[in-house]
Amino acid sequence: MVTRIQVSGDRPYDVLVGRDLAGELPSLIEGAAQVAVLFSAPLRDRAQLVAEAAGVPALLIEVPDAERGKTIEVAAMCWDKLGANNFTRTDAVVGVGGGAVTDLAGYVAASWLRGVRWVPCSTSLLGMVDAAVGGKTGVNIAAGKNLVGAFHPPAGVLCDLDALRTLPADDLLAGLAEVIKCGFIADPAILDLVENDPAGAVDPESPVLRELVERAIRVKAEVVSVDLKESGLREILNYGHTLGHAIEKREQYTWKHGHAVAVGLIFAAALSHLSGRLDAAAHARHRAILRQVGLPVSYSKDAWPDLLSAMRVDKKARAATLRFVVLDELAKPGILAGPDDALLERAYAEVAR
Ligand SMILES: NC(=O)c1ccc[n+]([C@@H]2O[C@H](COP(=O)([O-])OP(=O)(O)OC[C@H]3O[C@@H](n4cnc5c(N)ncnc54)[C@H](O)[C@@H]3O)[C@@H](O)[C@H]2O)c1
Ligand SMILES: O=C(O)C(=O)C[C@@H](O)[C@H](O)[C@H](O)COP(=O)(O)O
Ligand SMILES: [Zn+2]
Repeated sequence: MVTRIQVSGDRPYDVLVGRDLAGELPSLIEGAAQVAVLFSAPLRDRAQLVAEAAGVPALLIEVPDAERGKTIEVAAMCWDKLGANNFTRTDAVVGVGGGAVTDLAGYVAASWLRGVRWVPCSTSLLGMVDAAVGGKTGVNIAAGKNLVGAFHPPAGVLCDLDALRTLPADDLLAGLAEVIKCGFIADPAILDLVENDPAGAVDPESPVLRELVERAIRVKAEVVSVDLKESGLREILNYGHTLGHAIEKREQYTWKHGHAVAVGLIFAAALSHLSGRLDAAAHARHRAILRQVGLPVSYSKDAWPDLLSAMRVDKKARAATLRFVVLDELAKPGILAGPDDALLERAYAEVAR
Protein backbone atom coordinates (compact mmCIF):
# COMPACT_ATOMS: atom_id res chain seq x y z
CA MET A 1 0.00 0.00 0.00
CA VAL A 2 1.32 3.42 -0.96
CA THR A 3 0.25 6.50 0.99
CA ARG A 4 0.38 9.82 -0.87
CA ILE A 5 0.66 12.97 1.19
CA GLN A 6 0.26 16.16 -0.78
CA VAL A 7 2.35 19.25 -0.29
CA SER A 8 0.57 22.20 -1.86
CA GLY A 9 1.76 25.69 -2.77
CA ASP A 10 3.21 27.17 -5.95
CA ARG A 11 5.04 23.95 -6.77
CA PRO A 12 2.89 21.10 -5.39
CA TYR A 13 4.23 17.56 -5.10
CA ASP A 14 3.48 14.29 -3.35
CA VAL A 15 5.35 12.46 -0.62
CA LEU A 16 4.97 8.72 -1.19
CA VAL A 17 5.27 6.34 1.75
CA GLY A 18 5.37 2.61 1.08
CA ARG A 19 7.64 -0.23 0.05
CA ASP A 20 9.54 -0.92 -3.15
CA LEU A 21 8.96 2.56 -4.56
CA ALA A 22 11.81 2.89 -7.08
CA GLY A 23 9.34 2.26 -9.93
CA GLU A 24 7.73 5.63 -9.11
CA LEU A 25 10.86 7.53 -10.13
CA PRO A 26 10.44 7.68 -13.95
CA SER A 27 7.18 9.62 -13.73
CA LEU A 28 8.84 12.21 -11.47
CA ILE A 29 11.70 12.88 -13.88
CA GLU A 30 9.74 12.69 -17.12
CA GLY A 31 11.57 14.36 -20.00
CA ALA A 32 15.02 14.07 -18.41
CA ALA A 33 17.71 12.73 -20.73
CA GLN A 34 19.88 11.74 -17.74
CA VAL A 35 19.92 11.79 -13.94
CA ALA A 36 22.67 12.30 -11.40
CA VAL A 37 22.25 9.98 -8.42
CA LEU A 38 24.04 11.25 -5.31
CA PHE A 39 24.68 8.71 -2.55
CA SER A 40 27.19 7.84 0.16
CA ALA A 41 28.90 4.47 0.69
CA PRO A 42 26.32 2.78 2.97
CA LEU A 43 23.63 3.29 0.31
CA ARG A 44 25.66 2.15 -2.73
CA ASP A 45 23.45 -0.86 -3.53
CA ARG A 46 20.21 1.06 -3.12
CA ALA A 47 21.56 3.90 -5.27
CA GLN A 48 22.39 1.38 -7.97
CA LEU A 49 18.81 0.05 -7.86
CA VAL A 50 17.40 3.56 -8.06
CA ALA A 51 19.72 4.37 -10.98
CA GLU A 52 18.52 1.29 -12.84
CA ALA A 53 14.87 2.17 -12.15
CA ALA A 54 15.29 5.72 -13.51
CA GLY A 55 14.82 4.56 -17.10
CA VAL A 56 17.44 7.01 -18.44
CA PRO A 57 21.26 6.99 -18.20
CA ALA A 58 22.36 7.67 -14.63
CA LEU A 59 25.54 9.32 -13.42
CA LEU A 60 26.31 7.85 -9.99
CA ILE A 61 28.12 10.34 -7.75
CA GLU A 62 29.46 9.04 -4.45
CA VAL A 63 29.84 11.68 -1.74
CA PRO A 64 31.32 11.46 1.77
CA ASP A 65 28.90 10.04 4.33
CA ALA A 66 26.73 11.99 6.76
CA GLU A 67 27.68 15.60 7.61
CA ARG A 68 31.10 15.19 5.93
CA GLY A 69 29.26 15.29 2.63
CA LYS A 70 27.22 18.36 3.46
CA THR A 71 29.88 20.92 2.51
CA ILE A 72 30.40 23.47 -0.23
CA GLU A 73 33.49 21.57 -1.41
CA VAL A 74 31.43 18.43 -1.99
CA ALA A 75 28.73 20.48 -3.74
CA ALA A 76 31.46 21.91 -6.00
CA MET A 77 32.70 18.40 -6.79
CA CYS A 78 29.13 17.52 -7.85
CA TRP A 79 28.80 20.67 -9.99
CA ASP A 80 32.02 19.70 -11.78
CA LYS A 81 30.62 16.26 -12.57
CA LEU A 82 27.35 17.73 -13.86
CA GLY A 83 29.36 20.13 -16.03
CA ALA A 84 31.56 17.35 -17.37
CA ASN A 85 28.45 15.38 -18.30
CA ASN A 86 26.56 18.23 -19.96
CA PHE A 87 23.67 18.31 -17.54
CA THR A 88 20.96 20.57 -18.91
CA ARG A 89 17.86 22.13 -17.39
CA THR A 90 15.68 19.17 -18.31
CA ASP A 91 17.92 16.69 -16.46
CA ALA A 92 17.35 15.79 -12.82
CA VAL A 93 19.23 15.17 -9.59
CA VAL A 94 18.29 12.31 -7.27
CA GLY A 95 19.52 11.95 -3.68
CA VAL A 96 19.59 8.47 -2.17
CA GLY A 97 20.29 8.57 1.53
CA GLY A 98 19.54 10.22 4.82
CA GLY A 99 19.02 13.92 5.43
CA ALA A 100 22.65 14.82 4.83
CA VAL A 101 22.73 13.41 1.30
CA THR A 102 19.28 14.73 0.38
CA ASP A 103 20.09 18.22 1.74
CA LEU A 104 23.23 18.20 -0.42
CA ALA A 105 21.46 16.77 -3.48
CA GLY A 106 18.71 19.37 -3.16
CA TYR A 107 21.26 22.15 -2.91
CA VAL A 108 23.20 20.90 -5.93
CA ALA A 109 19.90 20.82 -7.85
CA ALA A 110 18.88 24.27 -6.59
CA SER A 111 22.15 25.84 -7.66
CA TRP A 112 22.85 23.98 -10.92
CA LEU A 113 21.79 26.23 -13.84
CA ARG A 114 19.84 28.16 -11.13
CA GLY A 115 17.58 25.23 -10.43
CA VAL A 116 16.82 21.83 -11.92
CA ARG A 117 14.38 19.13 -10.81
CA TRP A 118 15.30 16.83 -7.96
CA VAL A 119 13.89 13.84 -6.13
CA PRO A 120 14.91 12.72 -2.64
CA CYS A 121 14.78 8.94 -2.17
CA SER A 122 14.90 9.10 1.56
CA THR A 123 16.45 6.16 3.42
CA SER A 124 16.54 7.30 7.05
CA LEU A 125 13.67 7.92 9.44
CA LEU A 126 14.74 11.51 9.90
CA GLY A 127 14.98 12.02 6.17
CA MET A 128 11.50 10.64 5.56
CA VAL A 129 9.70 12.60 8.23
CA ASP A 130 11.63 15.82 7.85
CA ALA A 131 14.66 16.46 5.62
CA ALA A 132 13.20 15.25 2.33
CA VAL A 133 9.96 17.20 2.75
CA GLY A 134 9.63 20.95 2.44
CA GLY A 135 12.34 22.02 0.04
CA LYS A 136 14.94 23.29 2.52
CA THR A 137 18.28 22.36 0.98
CA GLY A 138 21.79 23.35 1.97
CA VAL A 139 25.23 22.75 3.39
CA ASN A 140 27.08 23.56 6.61
CA ILE A 141 29.91 26.12 6.79
CA ALA A 142 32.42 26.98 9.51
CA ALA A 143 30.10 29.66 10.93
CA GLY A 144 27.27 27.19 11.49
CA LYS A 145 24.76 24.58 10.49
CA ASN A 146 22.83 24.92 7.19
CA LEU A 147 23.93 28.54 6.78
CA VAL A 148 24.19 28.28 2.99
CA GLY A 149 21.27 26.89 1.04
CA ALA A 150 18.10 27.49 -0.90
CA PHE A 151 14.39 26.77 -0.75
CA HIS A 152 13.93 24.40 -3.67
CA PRO A 153 10.92 22.03 -3.52
CA PRO A 154 11.46 18.56 -4.98
CA ALA A 155 9.42 17.05 -7.83
CA GLY A 156 8.29 14.35 -5.42
CA VAL A 157 9.58 12.45 -2.40
CA LEU A 158 10.01 8.68 -2.12
CA CYS A 159 10.00 7.20 1.40
CA ASP A 160 10.66 3.49 1.00
CA LEU A 161 10.06 1.93 4.40
CA ASP A 162 12.12 -1.12 3.38
CA ALA A 163 15.22 1.07 3.63
CA LEU A 164 14.72 1.41 7.37
CA ARG A 165 15.64 -2.28 7.82
CA THR A 166 19.32 -1.48 7.36
CA LEU A 167 19.33 1.87 9.14
CA PRO A 168 21.51 1.69 12.29
CA ALA A 169 19.47 1.75 15.53
CA ASP A 170 21.05 5.00 16.68
CA ASP A 171 19.98 6.70 13.46
CA LEU A 172 16.43 5.43 13.86
CA LEU A 173 16.47 6.99 17.31
CA ALA A 174 17.77 10.26 15.88
CA GLY A 175 14.78 10.33 13.53
CA LEU A 176 12.44 9.67 16.41
CA ALA A 177 13.55 12.98 17.94
CA GLU A 178 12.02 14.88 15.00
CA VAL A 179 8.90 12.70 15.16
CA ILE A 180 8.52 13.56 18.85
CA LYS A 181 9.09 17.24 18.00
CA CYS A 182 6.08 17.02 15.65
CA GLY A 183 4.11 15.50 18.51
CA PHE A 184 4.80 18.47 20.76
CA ILE A 185 4.25 21.23 18.20
CA ALA A 186 1.23 19.87 16.35
CA ASP A 187 0.04 16.29 16.85
CA PRO A 188 0.05 15.00 20.46
CA ALA A 189 -1.32 11.62 19.26
CA ILE A 190 2.28 11.02 18.20
CA LEU A 191 3.37 11.32 21.83
CA ASP A 192 0.72 8.81 22.94
CA LEU A 193 1.82 6.34 20.25
CA VAL A 194 5.47 6.54 21.30
CA GLU A 195 4.76 6.38 25.03
CA ASN A 196 2.43 3.39 24.61
CA ASP A 197 4.79 1.40 22.38
CA PRO A 198 8.37 2.68 22.46
CA ALA A 199 9.65 -0.56 20.93
CA GLY A 200 7.18 -0.41 18.02
CA ALA A 201 8.19 3.20 17.44
CA VAL A 202 11.65 2.07 16.32
CA ASP A 203 10.72 -1.24 14.68
CA PRO A 204 10.75 -0.93 10.87
CA GLU A 205 8.24 -3.78 10.58
CA SER A 206 5.77 -2.26 13.03
CA PRO A 207 2.57 -0.49 11.94
CA VAL A 208 3.26 1.93 14.78
CA LEU A 209 6.39 3.22 13.07
CA ARG A 210 4.52 3.58 9.78
CA GLU A 211 1.77 5.55 11.50
CA LEU A 212 4.38 7.78 13.13
CA VAL A 213 6.09 8.38 9.78
CA GLU A 214 2.83 9.35 8.11
CA ARG A 215 1.66 11.54 10.98
CA ALA A 216 4.98 13.41 11.14
CA ILE A 217 5.04 13.91 7.36
CA ARG A 218 1.49 15.29 7.53
CA VAL A 219 2.54 17.79 10.21
CA LYS A 220 5.42 18.97 8.07
CA ALA A 221 3.44 18.95 4.82
CA GLU A 222 0.69 21.11 6.30
CA VAL A 223 3.18 23.67 7.56
CA VAL A 224 5.35 23.96 4.45
CA SER A 225 2.28 24.04 2.20
CA VAL A 226 1.37 27.42 3.65
CA ASP A 227 4.82 28.82 4.41
CA LEU A 228 7.57 27.43 2.19
CA LYS A 229 10.05 30.24 2.88
CA GLU A 230 9.70 30.39 6.66
CA SER A 231 8.17 33.82 6.85
CA GLY A 232 6.10 32.81 9.87
CA LEU A 233 4.42 29.49 10.62
CA ARG A 234 7.31 27.35 9.35
CA GLU A 235 9.46 28.50 12.28
CA ILE A 236 7.58 26.05 14.50
CA LEU A 237 9.47 23.19 12.81
CA ASN A 238 12.57 24.65 14.41
CA TYR A 239 11.38 23.78 17.93
CA GLY A 240 14.46 22.52 19.79
CA HIS A 241 16.80 23.49 16.96
CA THR A 242 18.27 26.77 18.23
CA LEU A 243 20.27 24.98 20.90
CA GLY A 244 20.41 21.76 18.84
CA HIS A 245 22.26 23.39 15.95
CA ALA A 246 24.63 25.13 18.40
CA ILE A 247 25.51 21.73 19.90
CA GLU A 248 26.11 20.27 16.43
CA LYS A 249 28.44 23.14 15.58
CA ARG A 250 30.35 22.82 18.88
CA GLU A 251 30.72 19.07 18.26
CA GLN A 252 31.96 19.81 14.72
CA TYR A 253 28.99 17.89 13.31
CA THR A 254 30.00 14.58 14.89
CA TRP A 255 26.77 14.44 16.93
CA LYS A 256 23.70 13.15 15.14
CA HIS A 257 21.26 15.93 14.29
CA GLY A 258 18.37 14.17 16.04
CA HIS A 259 20.38 13.67 19.23
CA ALA A 260 21.27 17.37 19.33
CA VAL A 261 17.62 18.25 18.69
CA ALA A 262 16.58 16.03 21.62
CA VAL A 263 18.75 18.07 23.98
CA GLY A 264 17.43 21.22 22.31
CA LEU A 265 13.86 20.11 23.02
CA ILE A 266 14.63 19.88 26.73
CA PHE A 267 16.03 23.42 26.61
CA ALA A 268 13.08 24.78 24.61
CA ALA A 269 10.61 23.14 27.01
CA ALA A 270 12.46 24.65 29.97
CA LEU A 271 12.35 28.09 28.34
CA SER A 272 8.63 27.64 27.70
CA HIS A 273 7.98 26.71 31.33
CA LEU A 274 10.32 29.19 33.02
CA SER A 275 8.87 32.06 30.99
CA GLY A 276 5.46 31.18 32.44
CA ARG A 277 4.00 29.85 29.20
CA LEU A 278 3.97 26.02 29.47
CA ASP A 279 2.54 24.09 32.42
CA ALA A 280 4.66 21.76 34.54
CA ALA A 281 3.12 18.54 33.23
CA ALA A 282 3.76 19.30 29.55
CA HIS A 283 7.25 20.49 30.46
CA ALA A 284 8.02 17.27 32.34
CA ARG A 285 6.64 15.16 29.49
CA HIS A 286 9.55 16.25 27.26
CA ARG A 287 12.22 14.75 29.51
CA ALA A 288 10.12 11.68 30.25
CA ILE A 289 9.47 10.69 26.63
CA LEU A 290 12.99 11.44 25.40
CA ARG A 291 14.49 9.41 28.26
CA GLN A 292 11.99 6.62 27.72
CA VAL A 293 13.18 6.09 24.15
CA GLY A 294 16.85 6.57 25.05
CA LEU A 295 17.62 9.95 23.46
CA PRO A 296 20.11 12.30 25.17
CA VAL A 297 18.68 14.94 27.49
CA SER A 298 21.83 16.66 28.78
CA TYR A 299 25.01 18.37 27.62
CA SER A 300 28.21 19.80 29.11
CA LYS A 301 27.67 22.63 31.60
CA ASP A 302 30.93 24.30 30.48
CA ALA A 303 29.62 24.64 26.94
CA TRP A 304 27.17 27.47 27.63
CA PRO A 305 29.31 30.43 26.40
CA ASP A 306 30.08 28.61 23.12
CA LEU A 307 26.45 27.64 22.66
CA LEU A 308 25.19 31.16 23.33
CA SER A 309 27.52 32.62 20.74
CA ALA A 310 26.60 29.94 18.17
CA MET A 311 22.89 30.66 18.74
CA ARG A 312 23.45 34.28 17.72
CA VAL A 313 23.78 33.21 14.06
CA ASP A 314 20.59 31.15 14.18
CA LYS A 315 18.36 31.99 11.21
CA LYS A 316 15.48 32.97 13.48
CA ALA A 317 17.57 35.71 15.17
CA ARG A 318 16.82 39.29 14.13
CA ALA A 319 19.83 41.61 14.59
CA ALA A 320 20.92 41.14 18.22
CA THR A 321 17.60 39.63 19.26
CA LEU A 322 17.54 35.88 19.81
CA ARG A 323 14.21 34.24 19.04
CA PHE A 324 13.13 30.78 20.21
CA VAL A 325 10.21 28.55 19.34
CA VAL A 326 8.43 27.74 22.61
CA LEU A 327 5.16 26.09 23.58
CA ASP A 328 2.16 27.70 25.26
CA GLU A 329 0.57 24.27 25.51
CA LEU A 330 0.76 20.99 23.62
CA ALA A 331 0.31 21.71 19.90
CA LYS A 332 0.33 25.48 20.54
CA PRO A 333 3.76 26.79 19.59
CA GLY A 334 4.76 30.44 19.77
CA ILE A 335 7.83 32.65 19.68
CA LEU A 336 9.86 33.92 22.64
CA ALA A 337 11.84 36.95 21.45
CA GLY A 338 14.76 38.47 23.32
CA PRO A 339 14.71 36.46 26.57
CA ASP A 340 17.14 37.87 29.13
CA ASP A 341 20.42 36.10 29.84
CA ALA A 342 19.29 35.00 33.30
CA LEU A 343 16.28 33.15 31.86
CA LEU A 344 18.44 31.49 29.22
CA GLU A 345 20.93 30.36 31.87
CA ARG A 346 18.17 28.98 34.09
CA ALA A 347 16.82 27.00 31.16
CA TYR A 348 20.29 25.71 30.31
CA ALA A 349 20.71 24.57 33.92
CA GLU A 350 18.04 21.95 33.16
CA VAL A 351 20.25 20.56 30.39
CA ALA A 352 23.70 21.01 31.97
CA ARG A 353 25.54 18.09 33.51
N1 LIG B 1 16.11 19.95 4.91
C1 LIG B 1 15.44 19.83 6.04
O1 LIG B 1 14.31 20.34 6.18
C2 LIG B 1 16.02 19.02 7.15
C3 LIG B 1 15.21 18.60 8.18
C4 LIG B 1 15.76 17.83 9.19
C5 LIG B 1 17.09 17.49 9.16
N2 LIG B 1 17.86 17.92 8.13
C6 LIG B 1 19.27 17.51 8.03
O2 LIG B 1 19.30 16.08 7.90
C7 LIG B 1 20.56 15.62 8.39
C8 LIG B 1 20.35 14.44 9.30
O3 LIG B 1 19.73 13.39 8.58
P1 LIG B 1 19.88 11.87 9.04
O4 LIG B 1 19.50 11.73 10.45
O5 LIG B 1 19.21 11.08 8.03
O6 LIG B 1 21.44 11.66 9.03
P2 LIG B 1 22.44 11.19 7.85
O7 LIG B 1 21.95 11.58 6.54
O8 LIG B 1 23.77 11.64 8.29
O9 LIG B 1 22.34 9.60 7.95
C9 LIG B 1 22.77 8.97 9.14
C10 LIG B 1 23.59 7.73 8.82
O10 LIG B 1 22.71 6.70 8.41
C11 LIG B 1 23.16 6.15 7.18
N3 LIG B 1 21.98 5.66 6.49
C12 LIG B 1 20.94 6.38 6.03
N4 LIG B 1 20.00 5.56 5.56
C13 LIG B 1 20.45 4.31 5.71
C14 LIG B 1 19.92 3.02 5.44
N5 LIG B 1 18.69 2.88 4.94
N6 LIG B 1 20.67 1.94 5.70
C15 LIG B 1 21.91 2.08 6.25
N7 LIG B 1 22.45 3.27 6.57
C16 LIG B 1 21.73 4.36 6.30
C17 LIG B 1 23.87 7.29 6.50
O11 LIG B 1 24.72 6.81 5.50
C18 LIG B 1 24.58 7.92 7.69
O12 LIG B 1 25.75 7.21 7.99
C19 LIG B 1 21.19 16.79 9.08
O13 LIG B 1 22.18 17.33 8.25
C20 LIG B 1 20.07 17.77 9.26
O14 LIG B 1 20.52 19.11 9.32
C21 LIG B 1 17.35 18.68 7.12
O1 LIG C 1 11.94 22.34 7.73
C1 LIG C 1 12.12 23.18 8.61
O2 LIG C 1 11.79 24.36 8.47
C2 LIG C 1 12.78 22.82 9.87
O3 LIG C 1 13.11 23.67 10.66
C3 LIG C 1 12.99 21.35 10.12
C4 LIG C 1 14.22 21.05 10.94
O4 LIG C 1 13.99 19.80 11.58
C5 LIG C 1 15.47 20.88 10.10
O5 LIG C 1 16.52 20.42 10.92
C6 LIG C 1 15.92 22.06 9.27
O6 LIG C 1 17.00 21.67 8.43
C7 LIG C 1 16.40 23.20 10.07
O7 LIG C 1 16.52 24.26 9.22
P1 LIG C 1 17.32 25.59 9.55
O8 LIG C 1 16.70 26.56 8.62
O9 LIG C 1 17.13 25.91 10.99
O10 LIG C 1 18.72 25.32 9.21
ZN1 LIG D 1 15.82 19.05 12.39
